[in-house]
Amino acid sequence: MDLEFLQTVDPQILVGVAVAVVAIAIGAIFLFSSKKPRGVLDPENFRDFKLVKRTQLSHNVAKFTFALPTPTSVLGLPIGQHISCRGKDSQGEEVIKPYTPTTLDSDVGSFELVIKMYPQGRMSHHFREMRVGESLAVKGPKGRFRYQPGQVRAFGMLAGGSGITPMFQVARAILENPKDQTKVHLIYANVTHDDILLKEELEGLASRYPDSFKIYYVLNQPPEVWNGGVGFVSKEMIQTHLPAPAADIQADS
Ligand SMILES: Cc1cc2nc3c(=O)[nH]c(=O)nc-3n(C[C@H](O)[C@H](O)[C@H](O)COP(=O)(O)OP(=O)(O)OC[C@H]3O[C@@H](n4cnc5c(N)ncnc54)[C@H](O)[C@@H]3O)c2cc1C
Repeated sequence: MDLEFLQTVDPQILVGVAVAVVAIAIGAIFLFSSKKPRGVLDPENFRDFKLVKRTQLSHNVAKFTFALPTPTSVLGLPIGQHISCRGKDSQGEEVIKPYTPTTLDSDVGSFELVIKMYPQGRMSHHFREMRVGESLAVKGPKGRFRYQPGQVRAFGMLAGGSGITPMFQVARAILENPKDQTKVHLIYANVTHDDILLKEELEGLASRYPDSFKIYYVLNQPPEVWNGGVGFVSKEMIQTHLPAPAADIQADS
């Protein structure tokens, strides 16, 4: 820069210009850093995501971790929505099924699916055969339900088996948001104790947020020592363990 020219300029103008430049720089940094990262999902086209980890949780349930394109990428799935996964059944025929990741957009760089694999299930076959290093074709987001923080006073959730994943996703988003005071009451039904999916994660949420999250497990074939519900979910269980119907209560199953 021409220093002689600067000497001719009024110092007050120079200070004004410097302040303006700093303000613009701070504004740009703030705008850039507060901008939500764009999700990598495409609602129109399937995109491939590489399986980087597979953890067997029980004889027929596994957790699949898929890498996103970069360590800071986010999936871009609104709370309450799901993805479509494409695979091949045992006959080599294409099959597309919906799944709800158990991770949120606050988990960057990867996403996880907890999958229950049925002996004769078509997409179950695809997941059973999937090995680390292979890719899964995913499209989304899908679904009409969208959760807005503070939308209701309390949620009454009723889930069975693998139907827990959408509930877990919404519950986690509510409970981990310090600005969201919504209470979550969940009845979770399964056949046996071993069938309970995400038990550790659910217990973790219940112990971290004891005032906001209550779970009542129901088992059709309970173990000898069991303090949850027994049999099928009844009207009495719903009346006792879910919030009573009201305008500011949402029920989901
Ligand atoms: C919004 C949403 C989110 C979901 N999220 C998850 C999730 O996160 N995790 C998850 O595990 N699931 C989830 N599901 C369920 C998932 O979409 C599939 O329905 C599930 O994985 C079973 O699909 P499949 O193709 O393997 O089974 P299917 O082929 O549809 O079979 C379903 C059942 O029929 C039985 N069956 C099939 N063929 C035969 C046959 N010839 N003889 C006898 N029995 C047979 C199977 O054993 C199985 O019990 C979700 C569903 C929805 C709607």
